Amino acid sequence: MKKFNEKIPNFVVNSTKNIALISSVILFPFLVVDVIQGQYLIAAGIAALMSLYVLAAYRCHRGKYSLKLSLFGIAPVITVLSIYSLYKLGISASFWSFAAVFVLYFALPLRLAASINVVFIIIVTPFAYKVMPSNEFSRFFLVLIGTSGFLFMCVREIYSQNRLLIKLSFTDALTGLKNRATLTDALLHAININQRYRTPMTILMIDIDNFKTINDLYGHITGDNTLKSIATLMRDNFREPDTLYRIGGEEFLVVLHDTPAESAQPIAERFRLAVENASLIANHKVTVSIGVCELTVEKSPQKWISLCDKRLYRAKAQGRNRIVCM
Ligand SMILES: Nc1nc2c(ncn2[C@@H]2O[C@H](COP(=O)(O)OP(=O)(O)OP(=O)(O)O)[C@@H](O)[C@H]2O)c(=O)[nH]1
Repeated sequence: MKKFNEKIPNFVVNSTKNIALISSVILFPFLVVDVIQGQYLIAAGIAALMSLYVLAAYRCHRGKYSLKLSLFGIAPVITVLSIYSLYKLGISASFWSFAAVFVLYFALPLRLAASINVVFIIIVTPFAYKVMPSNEFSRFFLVLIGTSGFLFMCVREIYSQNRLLIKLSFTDALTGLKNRATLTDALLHAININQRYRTPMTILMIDIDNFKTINDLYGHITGDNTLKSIATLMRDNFREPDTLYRIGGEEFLVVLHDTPAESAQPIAERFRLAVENASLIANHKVTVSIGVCELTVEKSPQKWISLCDKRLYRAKAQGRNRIVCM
C-alpha cells in the first residue's frame, strides 16, 4: 500500500482536495433536508461522508494524500449511501450513483478507481433494478456504464499527459538528455548510496572547447547539431546506470555509479578521444575538456559540483582538450 501511495500523481491529490471540498458543500443542504424529513440514517450517512471529505481535503491540503482514507473510507461510504438512498428514496436518488462514479475516478489512482467502479456498478445495479421500472432501469444502467467508461478514458488521458509533462520537464529539448532540474536530487541519491554502501561515485563535467567559435564560424544550426552529436557520443560511450545531463549551453555532466576516480579517469579519457576522433564538423576538430571528481569528503551536491567545476576550469586553463582529475 505504501509503495502504491508513492506513485500517486500530484493532480490526484489536488483533485481529491477540490472534489472533497465541493462535495461537502453540495451535500450540506441534503443533510439539512434529510434531518427535517426524518431520514436520519441517510442524514447520518451524509454526515459521515462529509466528515471523510473534510478530513481528506485537509490531508491533501497538507500534501498528505491518504489512499486508505479514499479506499476504505470514502469509497465504501459512498457505495452504501448510494444504495440506501436508492432503496429508501427510489428513482429520485439514482443521480447520486453518477456523482459517486465521478468522485471515485478523481479521488483514487486510475486502476484502483476503475476496479472500484466496476464493483460499485455491480453492487448498485440490483438495487436500481428493484426500484425502477424496467424502461428507466435500462437507461440508468447504460448511462452509468457509459459515464464510467467515458471518465475512465478522460482520466487515463490526464494520466498520460501528466507523465509526458513530467518527462518533458526533466528532459533537455535539444539533446534528449536529462536537464538540470533533477541533478541535485540525483547527486543527493548518489551521496546517500555512497554513505550507506560505501559505493564510490564520480562525476564528470564536460565542456565543449571554443564552442562560441563554432557558432560564429558555422552558425547556430551547426552549433546545435554539434551539441546533439556530443549527446549521442555520450549515450554510446557511457554505460546504463550512469546518468547523463546537459547542465548548461555547451556543458554536460555524467554521474558515474560505483566508479572511483582511478576508473573514471580512463573512462573520461576514452570519451575525450571519441569526441576528438569523431569528425563532427568537416575540417574542424571539435574537442572537449573534462573535470573529474570523486565524491570524498564534500558530501553536498553543490560542493561536489563546484570542486569538479574547478577541475574543468583548470583543464581549460591548461590548454583545453584534456581531463583534470585532481
Ligand atoms: N548553438 C547553440 N549555442 C549555444 C547554446 N547554448 C549556449 N550556446 C553558446 O555557447 C557559447 C559558449 O561560449 P563560451 O561560454 O564563451 O565558451 P566557449 O566558447 O566554449 O569557450 P571555452 O568553454 O572557454 O572553451 C556561447 O556563444 C553561447 O551562445 C545552444 O543551445 N545552441
